[in-house]
This record gives sequence, C-alpha cells and structure tokens, in this order.
Amino acid sequence: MSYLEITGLTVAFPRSPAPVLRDIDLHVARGEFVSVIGHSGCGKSTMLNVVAGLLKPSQGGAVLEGKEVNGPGPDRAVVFQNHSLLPWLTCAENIRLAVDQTLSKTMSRAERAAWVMENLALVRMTAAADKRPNEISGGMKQRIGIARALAMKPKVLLMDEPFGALDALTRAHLQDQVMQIHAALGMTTMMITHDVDEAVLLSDRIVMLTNGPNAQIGEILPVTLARPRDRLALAEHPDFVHARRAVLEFLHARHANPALKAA
Ligand SMILES: Nc1ncnc2c1ncn2[C@@H]1O[C@H](COP(=O)(O)OP(=O)(O)OP(=O)(O)O)[C@@H](O)[C@H]1O
Repeated sequence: MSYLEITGLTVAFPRSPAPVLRDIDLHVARGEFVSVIGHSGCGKSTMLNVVAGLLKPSQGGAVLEGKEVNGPGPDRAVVFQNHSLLPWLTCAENIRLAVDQTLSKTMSRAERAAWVMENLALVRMTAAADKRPNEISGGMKQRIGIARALAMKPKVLLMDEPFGALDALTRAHLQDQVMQIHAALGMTTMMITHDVDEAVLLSDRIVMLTNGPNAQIGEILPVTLARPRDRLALAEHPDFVHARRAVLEFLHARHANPALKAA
C-alpha cells in the first residue's frame, strides 16, 4: 500500500451537469514530491481539497497511511496561494498558534517556543519573528505560511499554487528554498502549479490532468533529474528540456484549453 492513495475519486458539485473529476487514481510514496498541473478550472484545487479533507468526494477518496481522509487534520497541512496569516499576530505567534493547536500534548511550552524559532530559521525568517504580516513582503509571508505548515509536523504538505502571487525572482528563491527543505525533511508533498518549469524543477513526478468536466489523469511524467537540482545548471540539461517539452506538449498540443482555443 502507498503512503497516500487517491482511489476512484469522483467529485461532482450540486447544480453542475457533469462531475469535475472522474475516477482519479493516484498513489504517492512517502517522501515523494508530486506536482499536479492542468488548465485553469480542470479540478486541481478540488483534488487537493479532497486530500486536505476540506471537500467531500462524491465517490472514492483519499487514504493516508491506511486511514481514510474524512475531514481536515493536522497530519495534512495546507499552504494556499494567499498566505492566510492572522494580521494581528506576529510571524512567530502565527506559527505558535498552529504549533499549540497540534503539538501541545507532545511538547512542553519551552519546546514549542524553540520549535517555532527552529521553523522560522528553516525558512530564514528569524529576523521577522516579531513583525506582523503587513510589515513583511509577499514572499516573506509565503515563507511564514510554509514554516507554519511544516511546524505542525504534517505527514503530507499540500500546496495550492504557493508561489502563484509572487514575482519571478522571489518565486525562484522560494522554489530553491522548498527544494532545500524537502531535501532536509523529506516531507511527502503535493503541489498544484501552473508553472511548467516549477513543476519540472521541484517534482519527482508531474501529474497532468485533462480538461474538465470529467477531468482525469492524462499522463504522469516521472522526473528523474538528480538532486540537488540547480536551476541554472539544469536550464539547458537535455533531461530538463525534454521533461519541460513533454508537459508543454500535453498542455498545449494534446489537451489545449478549449476556451483559450476559441478566443
Ligand atoms: N464549491 C463549488 N461549487 C460548484 N462548482 C465548483 C466549486 N468549486 C469549484 N467548482 C468548479 O469546479 C471546477 C474545478 O475547480 P478547481 O478550483 O478545482 O479548478 P483548478 O484546476 O484548481 O483551477 P485554477 O487553476 O483556475 O485554480 C471549476 O469549473 C469550478 O468552477
């Protein structure tokens, strides 16, 4: 049995003529980094929300370490595109809140305080511990959001376009940081993205969804590039170029967005 299993997943929303997702099967190994890519509206967030336990599937569902997902839980931390930090708390307090909610039975107060600082250091944000979210940049807020998620010691990290709202340079910097953290912690990760280069750079496998409704997994591309991965060295690496091309081909030739085609 795989660590995280999505089996026979079908999601239909009320008043929609057809299911968004139909019969999705995906098995993710422990420590694996999987990206999900597909055109806007195909159902990527829907899939992630089922794994997060935020959405009830119509059929099938997700099983994590043999336990059926039937609601949100601290074993699955979610990072959204917009940081969702509480504005009246400092960065450290935002993380502390999540740590207190999830780890108060297993860690003393002092251990939790140290753990918050450790996670701030992990995303190189120690200096922002006492700042409020409105005092730091968008990229910094995302880093705090990632630190908060990791501080909960989740079994699975779920990221829904975590870098989507950032400029290209900040985005590249955060991608590198997430790769370093993944190398250090080996957390099982599912990330939704629209960015083909990002998917290739970060992932062990890229799951490509067909257009909805009735979206399915069209193809899964294993990315066998050795780690650690260096974006500059890889830019012209034949395996990187080949993987990038395969995803682009899927998205823009075989499964072009019909709405965009017509425009
Ligand atoms: N609560 C809901 N009720 C009805 N329809 C919904 C609901 N949530 C999502 N949908 C529809 O389901 C489809 C898939 O949405 P979803 O957000 O999963 O797509 P996505 O691939 O993540 O899109 P994007 O890349 O634009 O974020 C869309 O057509 C959307 O309008």
